[in-house]
Amino acid sequence: MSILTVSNLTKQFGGLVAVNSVDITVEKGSITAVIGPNGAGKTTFFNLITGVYQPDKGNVQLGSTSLIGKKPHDIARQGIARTFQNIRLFSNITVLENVMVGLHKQLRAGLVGTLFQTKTIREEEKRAQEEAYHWLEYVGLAKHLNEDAQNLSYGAQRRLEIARALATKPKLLLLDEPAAGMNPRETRELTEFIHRMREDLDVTIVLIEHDMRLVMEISEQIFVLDHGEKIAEGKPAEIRNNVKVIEAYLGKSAVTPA
Ligand SMILES: Nc1ncnc2c1ncn2[C@@H]1O[C@H](COP(=O)(O)OP(=O)(O)OP(=O)(O)O)[C@@H](O)[C@H]1O
Repeated sequence: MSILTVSNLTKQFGGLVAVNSVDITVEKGSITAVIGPNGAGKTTFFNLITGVYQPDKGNVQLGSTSLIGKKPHDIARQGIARTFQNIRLFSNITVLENVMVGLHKQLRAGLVGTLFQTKTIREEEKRAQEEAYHWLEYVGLAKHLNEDAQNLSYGAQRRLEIARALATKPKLLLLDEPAAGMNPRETRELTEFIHRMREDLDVTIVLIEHDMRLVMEISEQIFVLDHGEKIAEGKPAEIRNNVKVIEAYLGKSAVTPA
């Protein structure tokens, strides 16, 4: 069963077609990678799914719900969470508070409750703290809960971003270059962790990644973008040997006999 269906998706910036008539179907419960050379349109693709940009053409559906015209916070509420290529944490608040930011979007108590510290808001705050702690434990950061997020190691900051995304209980988790800047040990741990999330949490994972070893090891399905177009899709073994993909990464001379 598919959870995400993207059809004919197109986004232009001035004369540049960043995403060009892209069709992609993601199966529920799968781990899917979107790869492609720099500037291929991968992050724009995520930005179109999450409502940061509206497409010029095409459709994005989560299950049977079209996401076109919806604002990012509505799309988050529909069950899509993401992390960013450049880590986006609040650096001057604690690790625990960073996860609570994700949860607050879901809390019921409104402005009046916040202003007057009603019983409801106090109870919700306590629940949010407990839940945030749970997600910190899940990603292995519980012992850092009171530290400033900016003092965490790079790998830990990436895990904190994932904890914040998981706190919204997404159906679909989009990870934009989760292994960027990680050392080989951190990347190996991340690979295991992505598998564990899928097993434990019934979440579908789509990741953009340049680390091909991670991509080939983890993905069930790979989509390849180049100059905004989908040039290939398939299982890792198919993608590894695909002439168009090798050309896109290495240039035509790499596959043209001398
Ligand atoms: N807001 C924008 N305004 C103008 N051009 C943009 C904008 N966002 C992206 N682009 C352009 O669209 C193209 C695709 O960019 P995008 O960031 O989606 O690529 P990418 O595949 O994620 O690249 P990378 O792997 O380097 O992160 C690039 O040429 C980029 O310069």
